Amino acid sequence: MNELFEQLDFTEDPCYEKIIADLLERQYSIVEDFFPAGDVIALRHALLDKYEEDRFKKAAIGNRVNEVIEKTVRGDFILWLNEACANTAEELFFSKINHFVSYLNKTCFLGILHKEFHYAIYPKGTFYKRHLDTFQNDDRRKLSMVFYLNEENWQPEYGGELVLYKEEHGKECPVTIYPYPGRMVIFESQVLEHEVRPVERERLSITGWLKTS
Ligand SMILES: O=C(O)CCC(=O)C(=O)O
Ligand SMILES: [Fe+2]
Repeated sequence: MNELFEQLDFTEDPCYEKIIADLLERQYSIVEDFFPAGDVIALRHALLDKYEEDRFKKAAIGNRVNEVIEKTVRGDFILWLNEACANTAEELFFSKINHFVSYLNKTCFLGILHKEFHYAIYPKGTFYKRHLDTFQNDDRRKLSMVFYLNEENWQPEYGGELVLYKEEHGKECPVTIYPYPGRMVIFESQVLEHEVRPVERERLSITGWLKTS
């Protein structure tokens, strides 16, 4: 009986359905305005306030038990989000993410149990060389998500493109994605190598992972 009620409760979400179809077909999806413009601005301010309070640290490579700071690989600064002490903007962020994760778990049997997100700032001149979002000693990351928090007037000449290295019929086909505000990119962590091209302006984002354990 409970199961029946759950099914009746379920309403199909066209945006989430599009993401799922894209992931199945090409391992990535791009959504403009995953969050309303006002939420993007609030998250940008939250990020900048925390950056000014000096709470960010130089990003490392490897996971938390096995991390090395390597400027020739990545030059961004990060701060992990903490759902337990989220501000208003971050609460909105997590409530949407939780809704999305429960939708994925209901419809795709992905078994996402954990998530982790960090703010990121790439200062002028920095980049993140081509990599895969899984570590040698940890393959729990299933889906990578990036939310861009840049100003409205972000221009292509500012650089900072995310390049996804897709493979089609044994041939490499790079996909170039500009970090326009409100844009969300989601891709399969264990499949798609990617890089962040050098930036000419400070580049702001939230990056995170949906994990199976
Ligand atoms: O900011 C982006 O576009 C991607 C960042 C990234 O690849 C990472 O943090 O692992
Ligand atoms: Fe990455």
